[in-house]
Amino acid sequence: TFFYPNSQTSLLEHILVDTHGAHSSGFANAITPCSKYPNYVSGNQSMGRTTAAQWLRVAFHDFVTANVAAGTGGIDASIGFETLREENSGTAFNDSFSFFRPYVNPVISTADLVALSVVMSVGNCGGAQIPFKAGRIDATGGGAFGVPAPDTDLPTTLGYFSGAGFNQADSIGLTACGHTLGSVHHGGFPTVVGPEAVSPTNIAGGIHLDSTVANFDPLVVHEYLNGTGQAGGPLVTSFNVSSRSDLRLYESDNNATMIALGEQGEGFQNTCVNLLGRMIDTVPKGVVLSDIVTPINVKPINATLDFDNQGNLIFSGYIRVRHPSPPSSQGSLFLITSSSPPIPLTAESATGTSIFGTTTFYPFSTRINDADSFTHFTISSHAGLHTFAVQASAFVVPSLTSRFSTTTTSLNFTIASKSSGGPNVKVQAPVGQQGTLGPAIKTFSDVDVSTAGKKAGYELWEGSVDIGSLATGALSIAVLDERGNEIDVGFF
Ligand code: HEM
Repeated sequence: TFFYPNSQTSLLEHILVDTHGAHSSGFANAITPCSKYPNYVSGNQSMGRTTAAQWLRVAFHDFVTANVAAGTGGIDASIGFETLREENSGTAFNDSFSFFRPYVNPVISTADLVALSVVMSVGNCGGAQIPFKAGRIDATGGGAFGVPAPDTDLPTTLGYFSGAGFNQADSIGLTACGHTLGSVHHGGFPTVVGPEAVSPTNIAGGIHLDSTVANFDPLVVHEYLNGTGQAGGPLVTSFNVSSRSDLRLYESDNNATMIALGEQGEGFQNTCVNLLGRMIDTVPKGVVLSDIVTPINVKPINATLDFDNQGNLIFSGYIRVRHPSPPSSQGSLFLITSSSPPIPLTAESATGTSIFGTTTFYPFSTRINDADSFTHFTISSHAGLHTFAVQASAFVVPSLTSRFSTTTTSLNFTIASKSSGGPNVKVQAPVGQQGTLGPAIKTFSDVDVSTAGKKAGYELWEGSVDIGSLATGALSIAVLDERGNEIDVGFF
């Protein structure tokens, strides 16, 4: 399968952009509507919890134990190993990781999903778009302690933030940005919220942090300053004075930062983009983040070589076209390869929708007569020509590759290769691990292959890998060149 610009960016862009309608990834279902709390291990909608808010809090707890001077911690999914700690009270961590789990694969780390979930809960719930970069690496164990709790004193709280690179004003701003979504719950925080908050439709006893619990907006700041609505929420108003951590933090500079945030009006959104962006991009030393993952306008999806029943080489997939606003007509699209005259493509009637606009999907399938001259293909649309390079010297054959699970998961695969000698095959799989719901990635290098005949000028090679446990998400299989670079990769 050919990915543009690469498999990691392409698959994460899919989660970010294909949120609703045709070909959606399903990731945004958990936060649609933004007040939603889907059926999790920890209950359902009547719990009084909200997933969008949980995602934001999970990322904060993962981040705030960073020591930026030492280059340790930050967004690395270590929070998954730390859920039994007093400072990580609540169901948010395991709820979120069990939802993220099937999306994790060899190119999508749990830590990238922790970051992306912030971008999506903010961007899809009324906030502005936080730039998302990929490439976070998952920790293999728990990290440092140091998450502020409602009864943590002010110097200690500011010390935790400062270790993570946030000064006093940043810390106040980040907390106000976080506390515009969600609630404080009696279940988990009985010393902040009393039992009177519990009801049949609010089983966990959540009291909202502002009057628009599912809206990422500046209201928390205004309600705090004016004493209206939720008046800043339970961490300001708690019956228990020692639990008023937001009040202590907001007052620590005589409310100067909160007043300034209030005066920003809708500018609050940009402040939060900056602060939350810094939060999710705080990563351990050595982690290199990608360029910003932006919505792609003309995107090949599942662009794959395969053989048909007659042994012909077939190139198929979809072209996704994004329209920032709904298009008046679908427009015509042509696929151009060296094997045939331009082929007109017809859009599927079902479209996708997201905060980035409308997406239209054009399926294609065409025979490639001469693999050696198949070095690129071009999509012609009203917006011009888009050319995509391909590498057809070797590929994973989808129709001859499949996974199956009994007590363990196996992948039976076939590789087609133009070069003599067996291909260099690497299989990777996400598997469960002790101590966290975040999967680990298991790698099998130099996998054994044996010859399996010829098709359309390619040598076929087959093999099988038993990963030794159940895969939690997609496996990847890559064909590598002599230098270890990927020629082709498939996900199964
Ligand atoms: C002094 C710093 C902070 C303290 C002491 C604190 C404490 C808390 C507590 C006790 C809760 C209730 C959790 C529950 O009942 O499930 C909560 C909720 C929340 N916090 Fe914070 N927090 C702080 C800063 C932040 C920051 C910086 C963010 C994000 C940038 C954030 C995001 C959230 C969110 C979104 C919720 C709602 C969670 C939900 O509804 O499930 N918090 N916080």
